[in-house]
Amino acid sequence: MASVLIALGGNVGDVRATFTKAIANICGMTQAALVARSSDYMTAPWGDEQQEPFINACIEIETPLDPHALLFTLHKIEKKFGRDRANERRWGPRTLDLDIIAYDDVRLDKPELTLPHPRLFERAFVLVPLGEIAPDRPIAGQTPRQALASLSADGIERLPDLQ
Ligand SMILES: Nc1ncnc2c1ncn2[C@@H]1O[C@H](COP(=O)(O)OP(=O)(O)OP(=O)(O)O)[C@@H](O)[C@H]1O
Ligand SMILES: Nc1nc2c(c(=O)[nH]1)N=C(CO)CN2
Repeated sequence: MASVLIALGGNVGDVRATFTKAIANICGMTQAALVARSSDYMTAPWGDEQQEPFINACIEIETPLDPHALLFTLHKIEKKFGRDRANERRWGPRTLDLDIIAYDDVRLDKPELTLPHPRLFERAFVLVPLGEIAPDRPIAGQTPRQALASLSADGIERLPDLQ
């Protein structure tokens, strides 16, 4: 079993409901156990600022799938929840984005799969939820707690738990 951190994001539709269903699909379709789930956060759009705020969260799972099989399955789940890659712009609006942040201590440097995620340390919208569930896990030589110390968390607001 591998310990995997996954970041969830989206800004189209009822994103929090999508997250709940997507996490159930991730566990079912990757034979995974859910180890931890962060709160949901409302976050100012990063990269392309001309769009609605995002909702972001992170989960930790344990899965027997290898990294490529896991990515393939995550893409299927994104599609199932309305993601339309053919008609979207880079860093633009989307129903669901599922990124693999870290897969055990595996390092990969391929365009289709880079591990750990190459833009993790630029993204407070990932590091803040990650800091809730894995503050002291070393990822490429840095922990989320250390990375957050040098990054502004402005525009990131924790949402109350859904009842
Ligand atoms: N660690 C990773 N997790 C998810 N996708 C990855 C990873 N490394 C590389 N990729 C590749 O990145 C491609 C683009 O992913 P995606 O559409 O989620 O990008 P994006 O959300 O627009 O931007 P970013 O890659 O900066 O998050 C995917 O097709 C995937 O193959
Ligand atoms: N705050 C925030 N900004 C983003 C996000 C996201 O999940 N959260 N995802 C994007 C798509 O790559 C682009 N910008």
